[in-house]
Amino acid sequence: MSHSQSMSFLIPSCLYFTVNRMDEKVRKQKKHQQKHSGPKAERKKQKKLGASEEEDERKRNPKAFAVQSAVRMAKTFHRAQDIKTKKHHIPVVDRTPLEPPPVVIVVVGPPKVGKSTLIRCLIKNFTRQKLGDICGPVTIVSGKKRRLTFIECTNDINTMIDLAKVADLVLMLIDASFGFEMETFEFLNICQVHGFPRIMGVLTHLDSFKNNNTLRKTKKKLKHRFWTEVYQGAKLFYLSGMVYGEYQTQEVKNLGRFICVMKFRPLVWQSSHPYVLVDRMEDLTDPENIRTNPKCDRTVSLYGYLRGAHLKNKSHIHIPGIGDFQVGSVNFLPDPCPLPDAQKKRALNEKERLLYAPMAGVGGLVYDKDAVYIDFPANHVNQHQEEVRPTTELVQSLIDTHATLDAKMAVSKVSLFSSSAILDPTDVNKQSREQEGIKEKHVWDPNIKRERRKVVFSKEDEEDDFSGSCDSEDSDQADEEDENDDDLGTYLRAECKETATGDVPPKKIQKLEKVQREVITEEPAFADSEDELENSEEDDEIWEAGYSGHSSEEELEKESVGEGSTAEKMKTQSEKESEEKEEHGALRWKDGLQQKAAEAFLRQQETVPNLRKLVYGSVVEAENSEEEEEELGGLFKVSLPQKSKKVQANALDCSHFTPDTSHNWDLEEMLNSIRDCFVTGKWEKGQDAAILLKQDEKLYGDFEDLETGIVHTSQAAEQDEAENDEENNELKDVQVKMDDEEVQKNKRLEKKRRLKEQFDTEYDDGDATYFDDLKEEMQKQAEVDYFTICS
Ligand SMILES: Nc1nc2c(ncn2[C@@H]2O[C@H](COP(=O)(O)OP(=O)(O)OP(=O)(O)O)[C@@H](O)[C@H]2O)c(=O)[nH]1
Repeated sequence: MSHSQSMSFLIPSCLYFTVNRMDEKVRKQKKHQQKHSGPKAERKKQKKLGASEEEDERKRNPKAFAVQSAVRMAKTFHRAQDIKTKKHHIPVVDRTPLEPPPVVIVVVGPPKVGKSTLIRCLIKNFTRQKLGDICGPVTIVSGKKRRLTFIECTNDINTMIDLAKVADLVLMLIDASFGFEMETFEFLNICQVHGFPRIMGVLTHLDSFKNNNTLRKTKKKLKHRFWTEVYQGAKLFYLSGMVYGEYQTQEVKNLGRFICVMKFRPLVWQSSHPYVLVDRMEDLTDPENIRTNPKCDRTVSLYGYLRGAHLKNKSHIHIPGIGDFQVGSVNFLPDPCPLPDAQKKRALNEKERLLYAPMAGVGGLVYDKDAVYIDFPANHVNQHQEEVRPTTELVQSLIDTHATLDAKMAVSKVSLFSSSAILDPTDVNKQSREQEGIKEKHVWDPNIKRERRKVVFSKEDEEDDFSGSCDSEDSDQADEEDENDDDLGTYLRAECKETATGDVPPKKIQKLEKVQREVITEEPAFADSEDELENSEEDDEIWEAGYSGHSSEEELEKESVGEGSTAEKMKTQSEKESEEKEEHGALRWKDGLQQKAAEAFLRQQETVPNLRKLVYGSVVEAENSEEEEEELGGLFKVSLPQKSKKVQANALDCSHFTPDTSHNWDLEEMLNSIRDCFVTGKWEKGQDAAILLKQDEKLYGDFEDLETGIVHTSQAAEQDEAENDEENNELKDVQVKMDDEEVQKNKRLEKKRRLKEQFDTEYDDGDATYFDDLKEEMQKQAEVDYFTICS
């Protein structure tokens, strides 16, 4: 009481305020006089009556609301329809229980991109706890109704395949300083098999950009590429840098918030299969059995949340990487990471921010049905046991072998002929990817001492990107690096430099040799566009300058040869060239360049769609009876399709319609012949066209124009009528006709009205009828199901 009193003394202004308010209440201000006439009053009246303002404006100024441009109108309409239809989707039955299992978030990305760092930061953001090692799935409570399970996807194709099946959300990490790597695309391809989960891109290493302009451009470039690969408008997050080994708190918070409120669409594969993401595993086999027989059958208990459908007892399951097994028994366990009890508070309190990561050794104590496990950190146990190494050299070498035979086979390369290119297993994959417009480029990263598989997109994109990065005048070193990455020629040069300095590991030199060999053996295939051709020429020049030490004098010589027209000159020049080739063995690839180019062109002609065939309908192939078939060693036949098929180029162009000019349609003969086809002429016995036509007229000659209401009668009927009418009273007839017309008109109107009604019910109201019907049906089914389960 005393406290409140002192308050009133301390703040007299408050008292003043109350007094003023009192005054206001006493002296009521005079109101504005309301208008009862004039345009304003009328407008208000109309508003009260309910006439919409929009309609009114449309009436007042019809020109402003008229269609200005039909094209723009059509565009706007199409756009609106597109947006509308995009929202439509076939409703899927959501079978998630009332308390859903944690959302599986898979963090994917190439090595050292920051996957573990991101998971650690997100866990810290949600639970305020620090997790050292990210090992296995980590489950956390992120909100009142949502739990999240984070799992890191290692850079292994099997892990990617397994996780793509169970992922609800994929956080796709991309090293922005390097660009897209093959791992990202591999994962995206895998995802397509079982249905695309939600995918969110996260750009890391953005702090390595010194220039804001380059940063902005790179972000834009990566975003658009990401959109192309995933879908237009796919979410992309930017992690702009690190503070004390962690991403910036606000950015992580935003990302976490986004994950918390995200809606997931149930995938068909996931909702039709029961699956468990195992987060804990115990081997229950008797240790004695294992000691006596290390290969004995084991009893293992696996723990995890069941997702998808129901799992039956004794059902068969598949454990990825191990095989198919039968379940011994399935038990319900208390939730190790339960959702908080329903409370009115919005935020979670500290106790509710649970973290469950048994594989990462969180918690220390683990309670089981029949046991309690105490987790000791590794440094608690003194390992006195020293490794006893076998003394035999053979056994030691066997132990030291780290790579398996499969891995070694994968690295091995094969060359069929001495002069042919070396094949390695990745070539097959590469070819298929190259067809998709994605190429792989191995780049040695000296910072992390690792070879990275950079994705190089189709030429057009690259050129765009390249020109884009060139635009900035104030580009810094990072910018230059980017450009270098993009340009293959510069890349080769850069590699050359690196070899000179000897900064590259021996494997790199091998690769360089491979590139050289490829350049030597590769036939100069005709490029699709001129630009490509130019580029390949440029590359050749670069190659010449870089490797064979091709001087400018030689180039000059080449030019002079081009000018000289005599055959002798050519001959001597070719001799010279051959000498040079002997000197520089590497120049052998120039041998018969024109011939090779012609061959490559013909070869390519066969692969690309035959334009001639498209234009002329069919390609006439000259039969070459004297087909020469070269034989290699009496076993193989060299098939040279360009030799056997000679395409006749002077065929008739069927894409044009050439009117038949051989007939003169104005001649009476021609007209009669046409008439014979339809009106006159005797086609068959007893089928005179003229008689048939008359019969037709009698049968179908009468018709009624619904629009105008005029009844057309057949000529024959009309003639008959005319004969009869002459005898009858004309006036009477007219009267009857008028009455008839009236009746007909009414009938027509009624018919029209009914048709319009039918149309309206079908189209006007039924904007999303099918969609709504489906939804309604599913809702009903869900209710019925729920009722049956409850009862
Ligand atoms: N400068 C910078 N460094 C980063 C960024 N993100 C991650 N790093 C660093 O990159 C290194 C690798 O980070 P990790 O989180 O271990 O990467 P990872 O993808 O889990 O690596 P692996 O599990 O080995 O594949 C760490 O030293 C991080 O500090 C970033 O945005 N900027």
